[in-house]
Amino acid sequence: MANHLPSALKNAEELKKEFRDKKALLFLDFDGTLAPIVENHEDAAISEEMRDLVQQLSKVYPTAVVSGRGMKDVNQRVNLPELYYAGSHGFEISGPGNFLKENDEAQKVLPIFDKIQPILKQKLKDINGVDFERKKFTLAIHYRKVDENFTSEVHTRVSEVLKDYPELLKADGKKVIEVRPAIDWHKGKAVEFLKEQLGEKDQKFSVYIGDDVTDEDAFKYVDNGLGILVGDHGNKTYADYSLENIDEVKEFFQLLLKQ
Ligand SMILES: O=P(O)(O)OC[C@H]1O[C@H](O[C@H]2O[C@H](CO)[C@@H](O)[C@H](O)[C@H]2O)[C@H](O)[C@@H](O)[C@@H]1O
Repeated sequence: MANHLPSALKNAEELKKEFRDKKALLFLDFDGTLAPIVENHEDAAISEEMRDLVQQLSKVYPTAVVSGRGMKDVNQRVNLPELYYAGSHGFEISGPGNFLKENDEAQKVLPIFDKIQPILKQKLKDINGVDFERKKFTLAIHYRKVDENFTSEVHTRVSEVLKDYPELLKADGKKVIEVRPAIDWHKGKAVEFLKEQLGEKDQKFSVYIGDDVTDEDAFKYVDNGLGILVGDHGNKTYADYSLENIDEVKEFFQLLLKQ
């Protein structure tokens, strides 16, 4: 069990009562929470069963998907137009009725992403298996397919390039380096922002479910709510409960929906 946290499954009845009494808002990460981790980032997919569960849940609890993926990308993969989506780790947010909110400060950094992408590609070109994924406000450098002996070299070379670009910072994820604007904004702040869009005035209790270190920003930052960690990312966690894997996420959703 992840970090010895109590199991959300074993406590599902009490949690369901709390969620209903407090009219919870639901925030869901995508990769590793709704969709299994796979070797190629382009191949990640949510199952029909999971999509259906999320749709049913969203009718009970206002729901947003909060992802490191680009907003359009995660929106298309989940394919539930009635939900809100925060993409690029919260730097871009969309919702029903053409709602769109992009981080103004991060817009200014976009030309720097265009500049560093070819520099990083050149710097890493002799390491087999490195894969770039450009999101609007972040750049992922995937190394899941890189030989383990070379992964620290990938980190070193990216850090060397970023030394000259104080507008950007390097963050870690699951076998991925995320180059992000060096701006005080993250999934936790995106959730606080989304609370205003999703809920009514008195509806602030948030449940955040995620699996990765970047989800810690939401577990740590969000006031009035609770976090559920899926699996174990190996670092300190600020979550309150855990689920072992995506199958348990599904089971937990089924229990939440049971009358
Ligand atoms: O915040 P999330 O929705 O969890 O997104 C985090 C990153 O997920 C994706 O990368 C991860 O999943 C891939 C597919 O399973 C896997 O191949 C990769 O190793 C993982 O890091 C996505 O590609 C990134 O853009 C997201 O930031």
